[in-house]
Amino acid sequence: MLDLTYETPKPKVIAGAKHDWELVIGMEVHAQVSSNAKLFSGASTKFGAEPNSNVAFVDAAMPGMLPVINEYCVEQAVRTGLGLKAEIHLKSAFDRKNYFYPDLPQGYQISQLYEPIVGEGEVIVDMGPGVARKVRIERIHLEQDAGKSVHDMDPNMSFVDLNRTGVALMEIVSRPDIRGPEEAAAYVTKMRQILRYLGTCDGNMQNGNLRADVNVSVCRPGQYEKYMETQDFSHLGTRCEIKNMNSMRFIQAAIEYEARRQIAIVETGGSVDQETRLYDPDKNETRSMRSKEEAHDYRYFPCPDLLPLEIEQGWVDDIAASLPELPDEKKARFVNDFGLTEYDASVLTADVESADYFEAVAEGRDGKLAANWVINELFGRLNREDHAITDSPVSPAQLGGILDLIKSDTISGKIAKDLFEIVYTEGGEPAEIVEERGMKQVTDTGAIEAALDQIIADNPAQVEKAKINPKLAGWFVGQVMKATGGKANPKAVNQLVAQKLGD
Ligand SMILES: Nc1ncnc2c1ncn2[C@@H]1O[C@H](COP(=O)(O)OP(=O)(O)OP(=O)(O)O)[C@@H](O)[C@H]1O
Ligand SMILES: [Mg+2]
Ligand SMILES: [Mg+2]
Repeated sequence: MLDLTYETPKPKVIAGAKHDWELVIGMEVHAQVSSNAKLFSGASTKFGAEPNSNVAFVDAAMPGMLPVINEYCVEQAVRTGLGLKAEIHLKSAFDRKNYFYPDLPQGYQISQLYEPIVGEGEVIVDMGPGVARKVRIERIHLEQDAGKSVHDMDPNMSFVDLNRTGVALMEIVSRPDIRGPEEAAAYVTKMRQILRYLGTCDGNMQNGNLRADVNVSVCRPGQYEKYMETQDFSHLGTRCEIKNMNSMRFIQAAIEYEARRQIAIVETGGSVDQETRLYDPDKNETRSMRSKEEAHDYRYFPCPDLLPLEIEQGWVDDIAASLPELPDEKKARFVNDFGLTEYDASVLTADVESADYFEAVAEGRDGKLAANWVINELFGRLNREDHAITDSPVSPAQLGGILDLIKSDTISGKIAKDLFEIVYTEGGEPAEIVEERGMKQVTDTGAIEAALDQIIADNPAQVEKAKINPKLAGWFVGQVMKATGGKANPKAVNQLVAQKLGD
């Protein structure tokens, strides 16, 4: 496999009133595990069900109910760890994180603070062709999701929906290696892409299946390098955590706002309080959610209801052997095997479905031509109607058929676009359509010559100009194409024009 080499992007610098400042960002991504049942019960995880219909006794914290670990959720966490090139811990353990909230019937969340199932890994965050940053992953732990409070049904009442209570989440914690708002969004994009390739989280941000807590601090240039050398956090500024972000656009806006807020505080002699904040998209600002005084004391302790989780290396190896090809590898292979630019390869590997479609078209054909058609013609056309690649009315075989007709010089590039539109809207076999509707390219030089002679005869002034300035030959080529309804073979036309004007 070809490893793509890349340059590290520059950190975002914000000019304050007094100094320049750099941003330092660490993310906690909460990814809902794709599984049919919850982490510790057999209740369904299906989204959009009747409120409180997917609730087992243990989810509702009925007395005497005991949690039973869902092996598939563990497998999904291991798969995710392997996909992030992380260390898998054969022994991990569950802890209770205690807090009081109406949507948390147990009064605690079962999580993994001290011994998470997955340790250190990494993610390559792409910032454009040839530019990427390696972001270190600190850990992934498994935990339960909480329920949902519903406040907007009645002005005088609050309701609780426990359907989400106990659904498995993976909390994926990064090191503070992200250096700007765009990088933060690119990090979430890449994480989402990897999870979707792995099939461990559907990445649906609208439904809240993927959300991020964004930790932001600011420091003077040079400080981050000192932190990286020593891993000593005292070189960095104090972080604030912006909770529950589920939009790429808002993540960027919130970081931007938060960094400027912190800079204003430190430049006027104040100090940043480490606190949890919420972003308000209507006002584009972050506001304190919990101050230090109300800081949570979660009173973590090992969950007495669950034995430590022990898994076997052989099982981990089996999961590793079944991992799909991941985005970085696929992209490198597309560049390598099909001769694509890194940009085109990135576009085509954004999701597995697009990559599979492209491969089916490109197999045994000109890869660059296939990429060009899939990206510009097909994606362009699908986007216009907001269709997904999986709903494409043109199958890979049909698009491949069009490309074969171009390659064999049966049709011109211009006619190929008309043909594509016909296949897209009416369906059908490309070669048959070309035959039936007389779309074949005119390669008969006699016919082309006749058309060209006529044009030359009609435009003597233009001929004189073209003899002095050979660039004007293109005008004649265009006229011949027009006269032949776009069906003349451009190669033949170019040759004839050059010949005649050279005379
Ligand atoms: N100075 C800093 N600037 C920016 N990010 C930081 C800084 N220090 C730590 N972080 C990031 O903050 C995050 C801390 O997450 P972690 O889950 O370890 O703890 P937490 O936020 O205190 O706990 P909780 O899970 O209860 O929210 C990590 O992503 C880490 O990289
Ligand atoms: Mg955390
Ligand atoms: Mg946190």
